Amino acid sequence: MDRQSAIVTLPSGFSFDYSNLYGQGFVTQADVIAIAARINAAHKAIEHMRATGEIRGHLSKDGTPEKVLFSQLPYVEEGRLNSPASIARLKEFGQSLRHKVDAVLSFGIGGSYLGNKVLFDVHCGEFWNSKSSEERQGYPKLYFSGNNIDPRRTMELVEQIKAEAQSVMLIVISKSGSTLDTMSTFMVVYDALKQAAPDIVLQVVAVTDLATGAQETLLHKLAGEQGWPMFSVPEGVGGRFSVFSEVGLVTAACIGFDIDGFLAGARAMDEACKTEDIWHNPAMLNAVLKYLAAANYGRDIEVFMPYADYLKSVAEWYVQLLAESLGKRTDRSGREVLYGRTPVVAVGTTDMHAQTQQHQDGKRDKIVQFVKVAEWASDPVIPDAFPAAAALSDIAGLQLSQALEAARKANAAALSGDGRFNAAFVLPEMNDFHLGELLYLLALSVAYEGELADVDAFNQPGVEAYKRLLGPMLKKCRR
Ligand SMILES: O=P(O)(O)OC[C@H]1O[C@H](O)[C@H](O)[C@@H](O)[C@@H]1O
Repeated sequence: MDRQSAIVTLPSGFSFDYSNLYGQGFVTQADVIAIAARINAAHKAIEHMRATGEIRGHLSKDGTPEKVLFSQLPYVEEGRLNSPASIARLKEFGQSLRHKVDAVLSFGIGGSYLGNKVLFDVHCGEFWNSKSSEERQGYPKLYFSGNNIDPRRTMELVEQIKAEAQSVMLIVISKSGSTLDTMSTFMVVYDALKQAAPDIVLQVVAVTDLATGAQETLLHKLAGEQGWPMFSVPEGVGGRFSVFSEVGLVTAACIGFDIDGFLAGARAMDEACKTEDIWHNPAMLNAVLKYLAAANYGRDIEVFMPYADYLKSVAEWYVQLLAESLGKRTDRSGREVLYGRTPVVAVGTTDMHAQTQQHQDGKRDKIVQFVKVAEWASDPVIPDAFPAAAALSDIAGLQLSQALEAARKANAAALSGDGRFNAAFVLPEMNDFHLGELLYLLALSVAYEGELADVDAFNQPGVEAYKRLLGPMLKKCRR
């Protein structure tokens, strides 16, 4: 690592540039030294989590101790949550759809949707569903549903599928197996498409917690009764960490996304984050600097701003990860702390024309976290299409990626020039491996920050408050 320019770079070329987050006017060396003991303890706690799955004070929804096992997922080994056999089964599943299933509809919300959308966007881009089957190499079209209870879109999706598909697969993803948003839209679409038989051949696959007995989920029971094939949301893996499990990988398999490369990226990041040397451990460094930026400088909003359309969904995935993991009323001893950074989705350059005014001149309460893609697979040169228009002629000859990066750099410089905290994750290119690195870094980072702030990063008790009110309200509606 080059301490002068404040960048930590992994062997793959992935880097974290924290030059505008650390040093004069930002988080200082003295700030870091002051919490050295806590950083050390956080590192030990994460080492312990990796080895045993234990996280001090973490309880499941029903109040019993629960393991935290997401850090196993990058390692495909016998006896682990992802085993050679389970990965082979996923790949076979993906192959079995090619040239046979026209469209897959993936139902899910929160952790059962956001990561899947990231994998889809990065691999397929915006126009996958308008491509021919040949262009998709026989893989099906893929639509998402259940991530809202929107009547209009749900019915438009049904009409679209009826118009363009004969062989349809519904994949219902829900860890708890009974989430209102997912199950209500699934039932509407299932019923409507079933009625379209024999024009539509319908298959259903369920992804849920496969516990049995008293813990059996409603979806598991239903899938058993209906004979639907199943994949699992593994025990000890919360929804927001499940993109590395069968939850995310089932979508990956449907579109021919490189599962091995993605997990290899996550693994490379995990290996890099095993060192106790904070300056070489990107997840710990990210957690420490952001924890201190909030605690000592009031920067308790994090604007996550990739410079790439197809990485916008990473920002949306990160919203759930950050908000549910760190937004906590109490610390682990029950003391009220009202902790957490508010996540904000932004995209460069789009939001430079919308949010940047607030980032630059508003309250000094934000960190802007950029994501930069260094090399683009397709990168046109701006042509000199109108030589007589001098202002347009001036930008001719630049590659679009050069214009994009110049805009990002200008934004970063303007912000830091006014003492506004920002940082950048740099992906050498937008591919499955570097995506695995980035998502895993963020997941491990919130685990570290939970330790630093002494909050349980693996529960989400706050979402129960509205759920307690919702049940009776739904009952009332039926009367
Ligand atoms: O996968 P499911 O059980 O359907 O849950 C979907 C989502 O529901 C809730 O809102 C939780 O707060 C989220 O953490 C979860 O990802």
